[in-house]
Amino acid sequence: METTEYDLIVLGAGAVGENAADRAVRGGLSAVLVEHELVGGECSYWACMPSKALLRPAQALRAAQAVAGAAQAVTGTLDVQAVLERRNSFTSNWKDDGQVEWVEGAGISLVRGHARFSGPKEVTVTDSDGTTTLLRARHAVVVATGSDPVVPDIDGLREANPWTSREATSAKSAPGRLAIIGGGVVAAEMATAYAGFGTEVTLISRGKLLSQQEPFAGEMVADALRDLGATVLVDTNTTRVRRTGDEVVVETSDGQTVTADEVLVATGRKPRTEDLGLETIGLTPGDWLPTDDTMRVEGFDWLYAIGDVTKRALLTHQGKYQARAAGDVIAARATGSTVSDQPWGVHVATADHEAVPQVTFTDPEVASVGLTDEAARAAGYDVRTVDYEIGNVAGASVRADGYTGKARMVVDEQRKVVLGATFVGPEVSDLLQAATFAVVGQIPLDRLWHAVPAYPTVNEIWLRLLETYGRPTP
Ligand SMILES: Cc1cc2nc3c(=O)[nH]c(=O)nc-3n(C[C@H](O)[C@H](O)[C@H](O)COP(=O)(O)OP(=O)(O)OC[C@H]3O[C@@H](n4cnc5c(N)ncnc54)[C@H](O)[C@@H]3O)c2cc1C
Ligand SMILES: NC(=O)c1ccc[n+]([C@@H]2O[C@H](COP(=O)([O-])OP(=O)(O)OC[C@H]3O[C@@H](n4cnc5c(N)ncnc54)[C@H](O)[C@@H]3O)[C@@H](O)[C@H]2O)c1
Repeated sequence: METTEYDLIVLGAGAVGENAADRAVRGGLSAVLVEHELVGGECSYWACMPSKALLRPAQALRAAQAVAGAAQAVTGTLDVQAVLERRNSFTSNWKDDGQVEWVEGAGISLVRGHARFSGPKEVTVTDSDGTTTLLRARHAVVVATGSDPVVPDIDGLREANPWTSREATSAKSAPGRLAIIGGGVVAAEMATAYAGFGTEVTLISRGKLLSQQEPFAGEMVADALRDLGATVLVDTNTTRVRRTGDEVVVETSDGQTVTADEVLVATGRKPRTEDLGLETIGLTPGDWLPTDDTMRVEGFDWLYAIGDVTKRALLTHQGKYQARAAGDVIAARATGSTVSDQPWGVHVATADHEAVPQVTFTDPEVASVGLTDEAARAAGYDVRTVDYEIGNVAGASVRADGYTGKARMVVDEQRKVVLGATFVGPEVSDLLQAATFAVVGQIPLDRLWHAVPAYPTVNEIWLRLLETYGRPTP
């Protein structure tokens, strides 16, 4: 068995692992990435990129149809095959040559194969023909192995050969009928995408839709899905699933029977730590890997975890943020440089706690950052919340005829700063970074009055929210 030593070993070459290795190399360390599938990970091939590529064409079509004058020019329907082909180009046809080239250019070593710990700072990699390589880390090992979809214990579901997010994002054609179990982000986005293709979609959610968001977000997305022709069942459990030949039959707790060609299960994620040799370093296979804010796994001085596997925030941008902190702090600790681990320091992922931005690319989009009204109250803040109809802003009425949307700002009454903001409406995603600045920067509301939104843009929603809250007194 070949043995090789590096300063840093990173398990998993998803976007998150790649970023940690890159930062460490820039900090003067040697780093190796271990990958058993495609370099680039879930986001590039079966998650963010293909899902957004599936959603964008119908969104663009609906946007044009919502503007009189332009609407007259777009009289056709979506070319689903062209949408799927465009999606293929975003995934590089599920080939990772481009990403491998980037890794090599960044001075990072790559070992292909399945990684398992065989002891502290020691990883054994088994490649597809069974050859093993022993890797030793001089300073640190980072686990960035991501997450897998959960298939819940519903009678007959596993035997029905369900789609997960992988099949939904890589499908070669759109089924005529699609049943979706789940009411989170994947369920809502895929329901929107497939309804746009003309698929007969039935979404079955055991609770409300998008329950981690402000309640109006899920309600507006459910209404919009119904307008697109989908059936949305909320507060409905799935009790039984059966596949007979080409058809799948889904039974619900209220006695309904949904017959479809495929069933997509979108009920959350589990950590990819089952077959990682965690038992050799005193951890339990199958567990999430919680960390401190420098991304060090609790109880270790050499083991770090980043991305989905930590359960901190299952989002690519947040994982990459953790990766920048981890790669830099590993290099700093290895070289004896200054460590900046106070809240909001260079080497910590402070924003994970109360300042995470997210866009759900449904139509309307849901863009949010920070705490919801309910989460802020639960965290003990003295909260005041203000709402405003985005359609009343001049920029929105120019953007689309009959624009409707809703914005909410959650304010900490003690410090008079924004704790959270949510925007629901067509194309609201680009409003989000300003909200993220306000939350992360803890900008006092008095000062936000001086951040004048350009007229007539949808950003004027900020002025309306401030006016609804009330003008400061001298
Ligand atoms: C349908 C869908 C859409 C999404 N859309 C968005 C979005 O729009 N925006 C957003 O921010 N987030 C989105 N997400 C979430 C995002 O995909 C994840 O947060 C992100 O991919 C996590 O990155 P990661 O690097 O932690 O894990 P991954 O991307 O899963 O990378 C982990 C890598 O580790 C490898 N690996 C695992 N175990 C081993 C092992 N033992 N040995 C060797 N290699 C191993 C895997 O093959 C993989 O390449 C979406 C998720 C889904 C399911
Ligand atoms: N645009 C984006 O940023 C984006 C898009 C897709 C996914 N993601 C990320 O990927 C992660 C996974 O998404 P997801 O939608 O799978 O998870 P989720 O946690 O968002 O939603 C899971 C849903 O499944 C339901 N559920 C859980 N167990 C169930 C059971 N046994 N039976 C029936 N329903 C059950 C929950 O009530 C919830 O509605 C999310 O954390 C999300 O952040 C992000």
